[in-house]
Formats: sequence, structure tokens, C-alpha cells
Amino acid sequence: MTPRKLIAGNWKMNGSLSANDALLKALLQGVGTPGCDVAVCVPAPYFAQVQSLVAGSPVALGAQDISAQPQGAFTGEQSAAMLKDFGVRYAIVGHSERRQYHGETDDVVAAKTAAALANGITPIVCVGETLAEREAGRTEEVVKRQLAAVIHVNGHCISEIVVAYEPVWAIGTGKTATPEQAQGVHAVLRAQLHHAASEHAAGIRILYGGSMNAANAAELLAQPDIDGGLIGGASLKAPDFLHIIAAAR
Ligand SMILES: O=C(CO)COP(=O)(O)O
Repeated sequence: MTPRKLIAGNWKMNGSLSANDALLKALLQGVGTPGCDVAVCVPAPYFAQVQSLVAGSPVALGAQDISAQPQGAFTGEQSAAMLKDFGVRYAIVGHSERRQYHGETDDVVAAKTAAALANGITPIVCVGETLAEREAGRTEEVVKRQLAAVIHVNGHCISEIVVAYEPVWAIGTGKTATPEQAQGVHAVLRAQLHHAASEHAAGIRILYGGSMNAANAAELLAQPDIDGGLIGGASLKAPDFLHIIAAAR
């Protein structure tokens, strides 16, 4: 079974009330009935705004992070229940920027994945190697270790996760992985999922992220194991994001 593709925008720490309004109105005007699932992962202060703008549309609301803790003295964190209050469907977990700047380990990423799953939020679990790791021939080892951490989340069915392969060297650099490079890593991840949960592996979406744009999306999305995209910069421009959505049909 080939899963329906997912095109998710990661706005990162960008936006304002007025910019979000203009971006989403343009997106909703152009999106029609998309041939794929669509989501925007927005900064937490804008959940309410975006929830009301996308209500009743094919665009789902996503978060960029989620707390591993249910509630309490965790200053600055947002719990799964808080996300649910705003209709959040997806939460990015373990983005390389969180791993790099906030010291998130594989264990933290696994705990956040579990918190999302326990609350009916689909985690988009990011994996990916740095340039130094790729050059040292360690790509497979790194992404397999990162994926293994979430595969063994106790008591939850991994069929509910989305995986995103985001080579760190391709993020925000304009250096996209070639379709062959991306497909090579996606095939490794698919095989690992197959080994862990053969009955679900084909249906788990593996997104590519890292300088995906209107010009390169179609070729990347045509690869057999690329089931969508996690898009940073290009998701902030409605025409570019719409072009990528159209390429996923
Ligand atoms: O990190 C990314 C999405 O999560 C990718 O960002 P860019 O598309 O800006 O390279």
C-alpha cells in the first residue's frame, strides 16, 4: 500500500499575525482539493489564529515541538493536551535544530514521540546526518540510530508515526540532496521499519526535508520511498508551497 503523500510546512520561528493571515489566505485560495495531505507547523503563539483560519479546510495544523511531560513545572514547554486544545494534528519531533541548539537526545526525542502518540497527535520524527557524518561515511549508522530510538517506544504502534529524513547539510542551505541520495537513505529507513514492523512499513510515510522547493519537488517526490516533504523556507511563500503540493498529487 502506497500511503497518501504529506506536504508539511515548517515555518520555524517566522511569522506575525499579519504575515500569517496573508500567507494562509493565499494558501487556502489556491489549495482546492489537494491530492495529498497538507499541514502547516506554526509557532505556538499562533495556534489559535491558524486554527481558526484553516478550520474546515484541507490544511491541518501542526506544532514544531511537544513536551514529553504531561503538565507541571516545565517552564516554556507546551504539553500534548495544550496542543490538542487547539486542534493540532501533527507535531515535529527531534528536528535537527532542536537536537543541535537545545541538546535534544535520542531519548528525549523518543519520550516526545511517546507523548504525541499517547495523545493522538501524529509525530513527525526527524532524522538526518550532518555534513561531517556524511563525509565520514556514517549516514546510515546515524539515521538508523535515530530511527531505532523511536521504533522502540513502548506500547505504541509505530504505524502512527511519520518519519522525516532531513540531512542537516541540506537544511536552509539551498543544497538539496539529489533524488538518488535521498531515495538511498529513504530505502534504508524503509528497510529498518520493515524489520521492526513488517505489516506497517509500507504505509509509514517517510518525508524528505532540506531545501525542497518548487523547482526540485517533483523529482524528489517521484522517488519510490519519498512519501512527502517537510518544507522550511519555501513554505513561507504561498505560490512555492502550492507548487510543491501540486507536485505531490
Ligand atoms: O528544516 C527543514 C524543514 O523542517 C527544511 O528547511 P528548508 O526547506 O528551509 O531547507
